[in-house]
Amino acid sequence: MFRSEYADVGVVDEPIHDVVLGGAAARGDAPALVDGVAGTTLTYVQVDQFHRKVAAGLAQAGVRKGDVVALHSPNTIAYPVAFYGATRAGASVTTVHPLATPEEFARQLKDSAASWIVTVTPLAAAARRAAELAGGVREIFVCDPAGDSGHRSLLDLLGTDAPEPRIAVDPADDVAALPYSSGTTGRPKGVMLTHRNIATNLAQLTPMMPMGPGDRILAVLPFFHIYGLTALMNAPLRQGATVVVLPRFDLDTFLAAIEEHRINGLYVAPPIVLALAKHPAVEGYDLSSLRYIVSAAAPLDADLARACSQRLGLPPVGQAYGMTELSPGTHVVPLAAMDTAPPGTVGKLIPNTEMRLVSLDDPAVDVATGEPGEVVVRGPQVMKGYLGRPQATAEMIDGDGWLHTGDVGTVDADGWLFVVDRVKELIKYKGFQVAPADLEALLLTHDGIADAAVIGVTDDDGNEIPKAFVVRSDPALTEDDVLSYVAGRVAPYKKVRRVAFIDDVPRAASGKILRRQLREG
Ligand SMILES: CC(C)(COP(=O)(O)OP(=O)(O)OC[C@H]1O[C@@H](n2cnc3c(N)ncnc32)[C@H](O)[C@@H]1OP(=O)(O)O)[C@@H](O)C(=O)NCCC(=O)NCCSC(=O)/C=C/c1ccc(O)cc1
Repeated sequence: MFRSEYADVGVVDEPIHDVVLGGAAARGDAPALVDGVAGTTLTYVQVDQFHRKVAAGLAQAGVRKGDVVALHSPNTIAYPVAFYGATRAGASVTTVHPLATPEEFARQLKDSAASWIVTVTPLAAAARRAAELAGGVREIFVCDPAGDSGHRSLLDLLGTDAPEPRIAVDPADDVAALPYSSGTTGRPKGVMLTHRNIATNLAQLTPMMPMGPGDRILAVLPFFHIYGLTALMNAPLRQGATVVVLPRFDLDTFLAAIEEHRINGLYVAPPIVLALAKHPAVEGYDLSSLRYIVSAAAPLDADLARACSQRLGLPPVGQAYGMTELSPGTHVVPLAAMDTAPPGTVGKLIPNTEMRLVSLDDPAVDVATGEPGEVVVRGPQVMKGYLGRPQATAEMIDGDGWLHTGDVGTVDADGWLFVVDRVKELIKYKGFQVAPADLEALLLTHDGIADAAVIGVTDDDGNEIPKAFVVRSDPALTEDDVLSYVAGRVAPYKKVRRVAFIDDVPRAASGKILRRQLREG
């Protein structure tokens, strides 16, 4: 068993809005959030006041403790105001991909029993359609100016004279965030992250990756995933840094924002490291403000990481490891050790965290030193469970509280973890989860498809992409037919990008798809 070598930090039993914004009023006019394109700024005192008004307005609208608010928006400077306003009103926030189709969104609304939606006007029609399909949504708000959308804006709530709600939060039990993840197997499930889970993980990560007033962080990864929510929203706002917000990744806009806003810390996923390492556009910008780059969400090739840091004259790109179910972090390369950490490592165990590497054949048996084993972890950041799915929860978190990650790792003599393989079926497209079970279910709705299986394969850029193995019932079915059928029905990151036609999907007697056979093909 491995234990963190760092001193324990206490378990944080406070609501997330107090943990992050408790010091905000005292930071006064210091910039908290800056729109990276328009330049609009929210100061710390504004974020403090605005989220309290939003909480009051939501409470007046009828939001009660335990309600679920679906937050459906790209990154904007209003996103944190909506998030903390909702949690202060006692709600749990389920974060939704802004490009989810109405059907995907409706599934999440229904599963999470969400009764409120906060969206943006360009996405309001999709939100309305999702609400119609799901039922049970009491009101849709937008967080930009309402225009003629027909919805109330959170901006309207800023004028409320309703009292700020005083909700008794039980941080150990009450769910603050409910992001969706497929975990190691099956379709997306609601991950119940309590106030304690998220707040304690922040406290665990802070000593390893300190930031503070004067630091300028670029939020290009989405706030709707736990990586962005923690690294780009909660952590910097809690420590008084400035978050420069971009709604999506466009290389030139991203590079221009680094130059213009003198960004010093970047938290990215591997496709952005690739662009920084290889794209000619990088030469056109002054990136000299950058001090460090952290990458997480998907495996980062060690050579690519080196090419990126050498080109920019920075310390090696430091990786972090975790998953939605872990609030999200268990391992990071500490900022102070970026120069000395071995290439390819995802980091060391953060405080209060334990790990075992167990045999793939028998999870009760720990592997020998230096041998690869499934990474299992235990700590205060382990989720409360999957919403409404005790069995899926029990399959992932055993009776002793160990969470089985589905990743395979090795540890070197100094305690650095290397992730070397994956036993879970999950596909990661650019750091976004694609659940094979989701795509298989969709493919089977096509009249010309008798059976299907989906696995991840690697493209020329090193990205993992979904490939479908399809058994045709209609011999005229083409690859393009399959690609466009799926593309028309899923969010863009979930598209099937390759197709092979086969005679039979290999299955075990239990009916389980033998994915390894397809991979070894
Ligand atoms: C910025 C990325 C890296 C690249 O962006 P992109 O190249 O524009 O592609 P997208 O992935 O956004 O979009 C997919 C497709 O949708 C398209 N798209 C895009 N926006 C549009 C549009 N508005 N209209 C229409 N089409 C569009 C886009 O063009 C693209 O099409 P294609 O060219 O076919 O791939 C993006 O993929 C991204 O944000 N990835 C990261 C996802 C992420 O945050 N994952 C975290 C999961 S949680 C986790 O792992 C935690 C780890 C962790 C561990 C420990 C810690 O301490 C901290 C963290």
